[in-house]
Amino acid sequence: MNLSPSARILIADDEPLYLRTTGELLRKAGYTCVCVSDAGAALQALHEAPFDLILSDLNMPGNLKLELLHEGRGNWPQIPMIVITGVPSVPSAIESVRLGIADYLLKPVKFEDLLGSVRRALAQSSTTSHAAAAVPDGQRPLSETYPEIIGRCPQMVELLDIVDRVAAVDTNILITGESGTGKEVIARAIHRHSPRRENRFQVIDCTAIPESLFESALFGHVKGSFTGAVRDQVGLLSQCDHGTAFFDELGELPSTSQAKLLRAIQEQTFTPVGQSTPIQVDTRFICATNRNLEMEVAAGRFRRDLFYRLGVIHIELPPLRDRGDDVLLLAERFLPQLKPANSTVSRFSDSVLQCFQQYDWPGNIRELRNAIERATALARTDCVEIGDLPEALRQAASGGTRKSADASSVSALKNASRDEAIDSAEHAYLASLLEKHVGNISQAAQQAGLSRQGMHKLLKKHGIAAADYRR
Ligand SMILES: Nc1ncnc2c1ncn2[C@@H]1O[C@H](COP(=O)(O)OP(=O)(O)OP(=O)(O)O)[C@@H](O)[C@H]1O
Repeated sequence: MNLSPSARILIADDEPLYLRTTGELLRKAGYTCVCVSDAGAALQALHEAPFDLILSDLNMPGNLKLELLHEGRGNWPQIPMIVITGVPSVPSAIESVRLGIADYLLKPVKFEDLLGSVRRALAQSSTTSHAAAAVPDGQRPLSETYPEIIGRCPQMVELLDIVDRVAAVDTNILITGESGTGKEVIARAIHRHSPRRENRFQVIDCTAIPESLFESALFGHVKGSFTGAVRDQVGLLSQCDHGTAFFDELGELPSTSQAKLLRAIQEQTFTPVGQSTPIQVDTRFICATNRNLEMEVAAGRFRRDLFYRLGVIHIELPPLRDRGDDVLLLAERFLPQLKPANSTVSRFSDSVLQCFQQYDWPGNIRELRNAIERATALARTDCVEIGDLPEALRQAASGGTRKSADASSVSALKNASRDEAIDSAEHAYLASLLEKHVGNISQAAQQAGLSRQGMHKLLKKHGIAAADYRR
């Protein structure tokens, strides 16, 4: 199913005015529409070209026995169908439901309701024409092989194909993308489908290891080799021998540590601190960063040789705002997973879905998860409403930009809770610090009286990418 706004919709209805206006409005909403006025023409169109959704009237020529409903569901079960009728009848409603339609609407339909129904049907559909096209006959679709990676937009379908191909090949991989786009999810998926899956997947957060301890943390040390080395310690690389080492936030690694890492990758050999005999390991390296490493190399902040050594395969994750209707698909999947155990909440209002599509999601999928977790905890009915969303999304829904929320003016915050006001002020503070220090995390951390790690954690929480502030 094509979930991007350019999804192809077939509209079958014999009322010319309704047919024309619905087609025009859906086209304005970004969909590609083919309009026909009877069931025969609709079936012919289905034979001739692929569609992602069918909107079908019931009382129209050639549809006396609900032919479009029966043949459409029978021959193209992967295409969801919404029935829209001006003459509802219990038998037709029962038959429609029996045949698994996505929705049953009564005319006159408000356009927002129709649009909401269209979006839901496209988001909920579990198959994708893109994914299906990428699947050789007789094999499972990749979306089933990698159920933890949710995404149907063309970029994600292509990305899954790459993940599937590289998983089995033992090359090093570089994964880039904004914070919260799923770099770790992809790295874990590659490990889980590689011949190394029985061994360890070791996450090494480059921002969490102080520069002075990098060597001992990675390679291990022997007791007494430096002050504080009170016992022998096995290094992180030895712990994932025959497994995968995932270096997160690689772009933050200081240059001395970059040199040590390069040697370990090249030689698959290292010497623990205070020991003379080197240790040989067999480890696959997957590294991730939200920085543009090519730019970091050009600016002299990242070693060119390490970049080339790691980037044999480079996977670039698109930001959530560029993944079309994937945001709706992710939201629908997260809702049952993240709602509180005793909650009856089961859906999002149409305005919430619209807000999800319009918002720019600087914190990407992590921010979406947080927003849904919070909203489902606050929802008063079975439906998540705009008022249940965090301040930044509500601002976006009411036409304000994220920047106006950052400004944290008193008027912008007048409807916010205390926690939200503090959160908003902290966001604005971090943004202004990075602005002042041109994205330099160390300097921003120093001014704020935080460690680099502390600053990284805060930026991650707020979905702020320091790279956006570098000029
Ligand atoms: N395609 C996806 N499908 C489902 N969940 C996803 C997807 N991508 C990311 N997530 C979820 O979003 C959250 C953030 O993902 P992850 O930690 O992998 O992002 P990241 O890019 O590594 O972030 P950072 O750069 O901040 O470390 C996690 O809860 C993860 O499970």
